[in-house]
Amino acid sequence: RKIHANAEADSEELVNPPKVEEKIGAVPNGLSTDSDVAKREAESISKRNLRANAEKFEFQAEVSRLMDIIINSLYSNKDIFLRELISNASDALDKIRFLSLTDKEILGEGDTAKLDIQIKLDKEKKILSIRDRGIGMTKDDLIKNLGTIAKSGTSAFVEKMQTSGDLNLIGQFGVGFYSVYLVADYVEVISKHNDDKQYVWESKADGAFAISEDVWNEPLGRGTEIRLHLREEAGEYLEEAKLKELVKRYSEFINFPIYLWASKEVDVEVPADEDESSDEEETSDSSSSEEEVEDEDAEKKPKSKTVKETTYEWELLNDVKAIWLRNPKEVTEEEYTKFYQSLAKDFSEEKPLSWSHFTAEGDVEFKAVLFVPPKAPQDLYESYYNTKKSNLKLYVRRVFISEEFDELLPKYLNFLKGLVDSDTLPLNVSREMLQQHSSLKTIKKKLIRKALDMIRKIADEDPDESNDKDKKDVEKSSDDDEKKGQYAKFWNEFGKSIKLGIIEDASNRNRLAKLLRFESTKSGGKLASLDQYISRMKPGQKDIFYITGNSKEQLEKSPFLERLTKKNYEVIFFTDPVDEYLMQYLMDYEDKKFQNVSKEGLKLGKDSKDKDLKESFKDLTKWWKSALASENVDDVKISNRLADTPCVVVTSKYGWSANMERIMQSQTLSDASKQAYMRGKRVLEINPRHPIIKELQERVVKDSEDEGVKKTAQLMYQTALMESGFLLSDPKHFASNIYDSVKSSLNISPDAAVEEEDEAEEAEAEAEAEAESKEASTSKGDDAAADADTLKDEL
Ligand SMILES: Nc1ncnc2c1ncn2[C@@H]1O[C@H](COP(=O)(O)OP(=O)(O)OP(=O)(O)O)[C@@H](O)[C@H]1O
Repeated sequence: RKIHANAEADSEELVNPPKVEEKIGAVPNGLSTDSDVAKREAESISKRNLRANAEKFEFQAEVSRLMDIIINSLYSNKDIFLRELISNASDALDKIRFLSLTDKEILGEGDTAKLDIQIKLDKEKKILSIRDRGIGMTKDDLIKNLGTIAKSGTSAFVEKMQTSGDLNLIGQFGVGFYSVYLVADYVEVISKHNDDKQYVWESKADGAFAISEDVWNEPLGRGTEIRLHLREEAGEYLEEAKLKELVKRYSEFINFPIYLWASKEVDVEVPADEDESSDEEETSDSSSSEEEVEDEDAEKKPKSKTVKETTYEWELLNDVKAIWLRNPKEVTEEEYTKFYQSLAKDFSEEKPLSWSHFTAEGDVEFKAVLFVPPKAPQDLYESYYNTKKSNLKLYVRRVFISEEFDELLPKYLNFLKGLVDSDTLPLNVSREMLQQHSSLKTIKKKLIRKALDMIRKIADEDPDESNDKDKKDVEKSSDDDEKKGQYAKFWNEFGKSIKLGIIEDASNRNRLAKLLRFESTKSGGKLASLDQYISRMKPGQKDIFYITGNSKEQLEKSPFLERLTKKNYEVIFFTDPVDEYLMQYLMDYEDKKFQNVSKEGLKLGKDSKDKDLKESFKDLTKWWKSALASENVDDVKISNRLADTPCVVVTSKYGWSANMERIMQSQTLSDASKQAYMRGKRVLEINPRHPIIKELQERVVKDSEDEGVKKTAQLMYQTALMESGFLLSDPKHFASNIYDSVKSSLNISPDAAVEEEDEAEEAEAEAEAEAESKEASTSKGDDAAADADTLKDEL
């Protein structure tokens, strides 16, 4: 919101304009060498108020809170502001360089066309300034970018800071600029965009900022200069040595030259000062004859002397050779880690889990560096299908093009960070044209391969992962410890992405399936892979068995596992809702089919008794099927998966499992009519060795019309439904069946009725309550009368 100008008129600056000598004295710092700088700067401000004639604005509330947090922060690593400013400057330079690809004019001429970053110090006025010749900001940009439009990261960052977050991560939230208030109490942003005049943004982080057209500073040509009026305690940032060290540290991977306006002591010959010599002459009158001789000598010498003088010049602080152009063998682990940090703006302590630096040759040439971050961002899956952004930066012949290029990697690999620099793509076309370029398909294909190889490498190098028998006396290396447990870590953070990949990327399904991890009946609390599963399969076992459900603990008790576990078959536990979808796409692996053990079609080798059993229970199965006709039960069969449980309900192969039904029912927007359609047909499977089943069979043979048997059969079915993971559609009906059964076990007659309440007594109680409430309302209406009544009662 705009506040009207002049609300806080600044009289101070007019009453007390800065002294002209001061301005000139400040010239060596190089902020400006213009002779009329003093006049222009007279319009400058005092440190206490913003410019009087500026348009004033309030910060958006979240931004204001963020600034409060920063300005009051006790965070000790204040250096990070410089990293954020350099990074912003570099982004701005990238933008103008990109635009210049299709419009050469845009860069301008002379110094304006130089794409660099310049840092200057003014010790006297305690100003640190960082200037770039990037794209600059229009007045509108200044208003929007620096204060009024809160980015989504703002509140996320504020929230994080309140729960003891790390200020170091500020850049990740897209609010890095505000870190300037760690060291400054007043900041000016002077900016010139090609489409607008030069403007100054200024703020003291006190809830408001001001913008004015800049008619007093040196024209920037194009770009932005950030002037930090440093706080008293931030004096160290006026030391050249400190800045050199910081710039070196933070600009290692900045692809534009960074200069510091650095001082240098030089010896210069100057004419000997005449005043000085005449002084000497005056004093020489009273001096000894020896001195007189010396003086005579001096007169013979040329009238000049050598003095130390401080000069200033631009000193280049960084080496702009891009890391990805170097030979991977020459890049150290530490350099990769630092490169990852600057690329991902992730300055946490943790190292990336893995990286891959390679050159692709052939029809399409490119270099790339890919990283697996140590942690997934919190919102990785929140808007999975709506966000386009991939985290790969695209460069074409060293020129940064974009970081929002969705054609580079499929969505499921969006968690990777890195960059691609291609020599094959054309430079002078628009982003849209580039997006259509045929080489992109090849680049994408190669990137996916490399990315999956890199992920596999985490597993291959993790000592926890290897099957002991596969491990052929590999020497334990010193980084074994470092690599230990890394794949489990990867899986915890990004496992869902691999599953989404299996669903979405048919051409890499097998490669992705290799990366899949799960717990199983035999994994002993660790993660297992499909290859491990296959290596443990029983002779003659054809299928890979799995079960889906809510949690491993619940699944371990599932009746569907009874016989499988008894016979020592391994069953995979899939407990993530996405697993249900996953298994609709993952049909087989290494020629083995997947079999959900709660679905039809489970084969555990031939049992010679099967046929006989089927025959001997024919009466019961037939009878039961017709008794359940109204229950959407397709069939009643003899089970091969039960040991101790009398019966279970399995679903047809292609319909939803019980777990999927539950997931779908819990989705707010699910369509009930579709649910009915997708719900699998149910089959009741009975355990022919179970005494209840045997008894039921006998009773049915004796009297198929027996009401008691019918009821018991229904209760059995309902119980089996529940145990098999289904939600009961009519829990009331189930409960009343149970109570009937309880009655019979307690020898209570099935007709025994619930005792009625005494109606006369109830009527009396009601009348009493009514009278009481009337009394209460009269007492409210006439307090005095009520008081009198009470008094009477008491007397
Ligand atoms: N030197 C600059 N030149 C041009 N625009 C800038 C400059 N510095 C900041 N901006 C603009 O201000 C915006 C806000 O900057 P800020 O540092 O808070 O976030 P960001 O740069 O988007 O995110 P991050 O800090 O993660 O890079 C930027 O997006 C950019 O549009």
